[in-house]
Amino acid sequence: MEFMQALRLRWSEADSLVCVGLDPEPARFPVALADHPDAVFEFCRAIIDATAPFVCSFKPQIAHFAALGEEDALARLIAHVHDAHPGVPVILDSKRSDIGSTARHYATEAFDRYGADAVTANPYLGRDSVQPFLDRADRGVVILCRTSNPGASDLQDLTVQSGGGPGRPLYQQVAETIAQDWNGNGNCALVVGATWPVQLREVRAIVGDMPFLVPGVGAQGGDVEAVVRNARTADGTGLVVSSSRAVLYASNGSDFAQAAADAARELRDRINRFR
Ligand SMILES: O=c1ccn([C@@H]2O[C@H](COP(=O)(O)O)[C@@H](O)[C@H]2O)c(=O)[nH]1
Repeated sequence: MEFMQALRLRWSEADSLVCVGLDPEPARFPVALADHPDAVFEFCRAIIDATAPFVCSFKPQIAHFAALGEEDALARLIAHVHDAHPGVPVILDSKRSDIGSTARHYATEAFDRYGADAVTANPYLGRDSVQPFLDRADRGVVILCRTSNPGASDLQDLTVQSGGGPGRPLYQQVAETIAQDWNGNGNCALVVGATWPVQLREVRAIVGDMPFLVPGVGAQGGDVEAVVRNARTADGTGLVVSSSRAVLYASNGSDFAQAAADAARELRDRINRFR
């Protein structure tokens, strides 16, 4: 099933806008996994199985695996989601893009090597740098618009002018360009951080019902109520609200998977109160 269709189905069937981020940090694993030869896989698999009933998607962050030399675990985990939790899409957070000939390999990496249903991408090299992702109409392309980090304003807020119109912040231009020009296959979504509620509302007004991946609740302190009120679509969906550390490391004891499930369920319920 194509990504956008799977996401919409999952929003409704699981009644959840929650995405659990998979950011393994072995130093924070429970003691019981300390000497396990496949600890990254086992930790993440336990989290996936415990939280799956409460999520609309999973989001592994590639650097957390690559830095540990755990790319094989990443591939096995994505296959595990597809096998054990069919219908739950996986968004590979790798923020790729490059000149077209190289970007083709990044698309192959995300969609064919890892089997991800969607990938995050960086728009700043221009359309050709993400075209190989856009061309995969059955997969999602989740493009950085207004990121959650404190330095997001350094460049993303710079005023730009296009077509002789009045100036506006770059992130708004990015949103409009993607909605109007890059989304011919209907497979684009945007990253807009939970830490920026005003910008969430502004971007929603520009792009209509395009889905947003919203990192920044939990460990980064984003306000769930403000996110949902400012950025949901008219039907109360449109959001993939991602939380990693607050779910993964809710407990470092032997109850870590149950604690993660509780955290994911609580986040789902809190979001649903404001939809
Ligand atoms: O703007 C962005 C884009 C991506 N991220 C990623 O999301 C998670 C957030 O982790 P938390 O533990 O929930 O804070 C992480 O993988 C980031 O690389 C983001 O935070 N902001």
